[in-house]
Amino acid sequence: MDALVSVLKSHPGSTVLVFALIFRLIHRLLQRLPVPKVVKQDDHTWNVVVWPETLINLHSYYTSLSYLLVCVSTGYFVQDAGDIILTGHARASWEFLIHHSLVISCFMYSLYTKLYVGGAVIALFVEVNSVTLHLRLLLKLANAQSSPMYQINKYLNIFTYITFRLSTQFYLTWYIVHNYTWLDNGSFFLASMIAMNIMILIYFYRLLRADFFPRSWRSPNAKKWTDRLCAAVHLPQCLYKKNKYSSFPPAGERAEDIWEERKENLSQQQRRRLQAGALMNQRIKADLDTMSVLPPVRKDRVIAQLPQCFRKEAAFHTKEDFNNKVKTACQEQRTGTVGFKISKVIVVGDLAVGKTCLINRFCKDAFDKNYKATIGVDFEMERFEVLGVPFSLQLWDTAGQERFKCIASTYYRGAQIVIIAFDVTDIASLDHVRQWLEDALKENDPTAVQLFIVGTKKDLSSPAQYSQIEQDALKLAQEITAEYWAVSSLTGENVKEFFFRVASLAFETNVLAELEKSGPRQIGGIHAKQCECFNKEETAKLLSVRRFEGGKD
Ligand SMILES: Nc1nc2c(ncn2[C@@H]2O[C@H](COP(=O)(O)OP(=O)(O)OP(=O)(O)O)[C@@H](O)[C@H]2O)c(=O)[nH]1
Repeated sequence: MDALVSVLKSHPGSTVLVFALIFRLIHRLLQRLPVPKVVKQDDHTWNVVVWPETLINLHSYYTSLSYLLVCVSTGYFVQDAGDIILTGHARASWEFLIHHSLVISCFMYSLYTKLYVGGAVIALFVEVNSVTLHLRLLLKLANAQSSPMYQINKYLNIFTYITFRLSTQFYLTWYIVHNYTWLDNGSFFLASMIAMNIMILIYFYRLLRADFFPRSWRSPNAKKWTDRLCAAVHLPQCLYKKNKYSSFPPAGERAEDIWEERKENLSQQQRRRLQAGALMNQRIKADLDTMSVLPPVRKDRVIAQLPQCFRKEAAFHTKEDFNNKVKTACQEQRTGTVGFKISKVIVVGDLAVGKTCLINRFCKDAFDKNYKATIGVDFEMERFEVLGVPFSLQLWDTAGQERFKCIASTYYRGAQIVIIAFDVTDIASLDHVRQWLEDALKENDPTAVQLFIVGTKKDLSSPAQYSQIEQDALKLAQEITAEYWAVSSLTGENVKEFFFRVASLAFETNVLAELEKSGPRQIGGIHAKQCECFNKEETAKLLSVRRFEGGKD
């Protein structure tokens, strides 16, 4: 069998041709068979399932084949809804579940009462559009948004959406409204159709926006609105790096907070500006959610092997490769929503330890020897492809200066990964790591956070000096269950390896969490899995220490 498949694989074109010929042959042979009696009696029954009576009399006309078609289709919808629930995707795919429940209830009604079978068959026309919609999704998963195939498919998609989905649904709605007075249970069908119409119109809007009107994350418009937003609230520089526009405020959060705090004192014009800014934030969030504005993954962001830890003594685990379950899930494309998620990473630490330089070295391959304090926060998006699955990190650069800490700490919430940076030439910055950890964990679930301690400016310390501080750092890393790294943003030493390791471990954790969703979840279970180099008792003790330090227990 394997040998046959490998031969077929090497000649895909000829293989398709052979199968096409086989189907053609079967078709010809079937045509030679005598025509069944029932077909001779009624041409429409055999040749045309839907036309013309079914189209005109949706309520009571149907053929045996159309009844069979509705049975088969209902079976499909039941199977698909069951699959969504059993695989633990009910919450993430709630729209599909609502859609499927409406379809199943309407179709079951038809099958039991033998009414509206024609309507059900007509409704199946919308599935023609599912072909192009699915192709679009597959191409997005393959990161082929810029391919000619995606471009062609996006127009085809709109065409089939209008011709088959919208027209069919509107025709059915029109039919029900037009014949409402005499139709059986017309109100039930009308309500179902209205609900589905609203859903497909919203989806159509999202589709148009994603494929035809994408917004650039750093478009001049974003800058314009940021300036306007800041001017409106008299907070011109508080969110941005000195002298430089870097990023739009975090989706929907900051602008709305400011709005709540200050709306009473604003003039009408300022209110309008601020609302526009908040609206923009919401749009960016929506775009981010659908991953429609993110650039394709760069070739040098592809991770096929698990990057190794820096020091075995302080590592989440010392395994040479990704967890087998994760590898299998990726191969079988069972990673659920992981490919669409963005993991939040916060980088904290004393002022001027080199947080900004670290992020800039990785994201822009740049290094600035002039110190510019981060005012508030800044962030970068980095896209990876891990084991063939897209995966994104949102890297938050926070201010180390005390006076900006209150602004920066409002952005700590929701972090999956906390990176605490210290300067390897400054022992005090290592001593402050515990304080930074405590601050970061106040805003997050201590058992769910992955923690890294990073020694920066490695190029500045002599081997003897470095080895002394490394001993202290390793000890601390073990105590707080963190993975330890040392880097130099000036030379680039270990920077890429470090972020690749962060991305890989975050990805692994997300996939494991996705796989475990349906199973019982232990407290700190996912994190404990990451800490297999520590024994169980130690891990439990350390997690409780961390919880205590995070002020949660
Ligand atoms: N030699 C050397 N200098 C570095 C390195 N990383 C950062 N620096 C320098 O350290 C200073 C501070 O760097 P930043 O990255 O701005 O520090 P930061 O932690 O972001 O500072 P805050 O914004 O105050 O939090 C700058 O002058 C950098 O040039 C490094 O790896 N080697």
